[in-house]
Amino acid sequence: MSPSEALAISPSEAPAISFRELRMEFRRRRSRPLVALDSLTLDVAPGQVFGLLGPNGSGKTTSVNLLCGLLRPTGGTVLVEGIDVRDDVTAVRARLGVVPQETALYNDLSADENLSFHARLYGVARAQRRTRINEVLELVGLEERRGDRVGTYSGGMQRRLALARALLTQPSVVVLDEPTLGVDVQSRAALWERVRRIASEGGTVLLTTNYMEEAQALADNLAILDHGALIATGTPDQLRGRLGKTFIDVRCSRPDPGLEHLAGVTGVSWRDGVAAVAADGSPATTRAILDWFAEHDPGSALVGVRRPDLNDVFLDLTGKALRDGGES
Ligand SMILES: Nc1ncnc2c1ncn2[C@@H]1O[C@H](COP(=O)(O)OP(=O)(O)OP(=O)(O)O)[C@@H](O)[C@H]1O
Repeated sequence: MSPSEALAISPSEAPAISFRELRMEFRRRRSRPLVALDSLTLDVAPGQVFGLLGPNGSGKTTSVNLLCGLLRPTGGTVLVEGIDVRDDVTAVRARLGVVPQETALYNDLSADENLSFHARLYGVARAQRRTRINEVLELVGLEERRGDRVGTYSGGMQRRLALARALLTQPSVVVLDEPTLGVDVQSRAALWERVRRIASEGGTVLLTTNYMEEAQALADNLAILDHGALIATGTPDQLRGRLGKTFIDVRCSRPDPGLEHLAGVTGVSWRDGVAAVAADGSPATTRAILDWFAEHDPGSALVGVRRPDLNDVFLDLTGKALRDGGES
């Protein structure tokens, strides 16, 4: 081992982000405080894309605001690369690049002007500014539109510019709050590609989303939140694997509990007239399930056989779908 290697602090020593027993209560008039986060504990390892997945109001943005020091927790601790946000918010912010839900760009300025302003504000050395701006514009594919007023950009282009702005200061941890909310399919694909690239080059990405496709496509590891509580963590495949290997969707009357006791069946959930039967994936089990429906519910019809997705996981854990699991 060379001396420099011996001295180097391995990035794996401290998690990129640690939430420890994090709690956030918001005071309300004439009612009890609202608990937006309840005892959230999780670690994000460096160099990975970590997804915080949950429905509207589950506490994702609150976590991001606590991470950036925009909110003070009611309890618990947030650490970024081992630094407690409460001890040194400036050092934490120097490590973070944040893309908030509201992009907060200056619409009357061009992309170039927005980035120059941000670079000056965040102390990017004058000699490096032009190079950094060129690099980040290239990274998000906006070089050709760099001189255009941002007000003329599509929603997806504005998100890409907000990402470019977050990357200007070369942060080691990039935080994206619902990066593709309301973004067209093309820009979404472009953003996904950039997120993957950040992680492949050693950066850490914390991404909040309520799109299970996004979490499935991007996240190396996931935390699923519901009503401010952590309800599951793992890789997307681990989480999907908890439900069995296949889902057999059958349009039918509500199945009676006997179905759950068939050999090879690991669970049955019901939604919108379709029973999703989780099973071990063997052809014999699939046949037995179809025979069961033929016998017990002759009017039933097979919709399809598929792998469980994260929506199924959420449904299994909470009894509701991600999409309608929100505050209302
Ligand atoms: N400043 C605040 N004052 C009072 N309540 C708040 C405040 N900020 C958030 N909340 C509440 O805290 C809960 C969590 O909100 P949060 O914005 O973190 O959820 P979210 O998962 O990010 O939702 P979305 O997907 O809609 O952005 C919600 O019930 C929200 O209404």
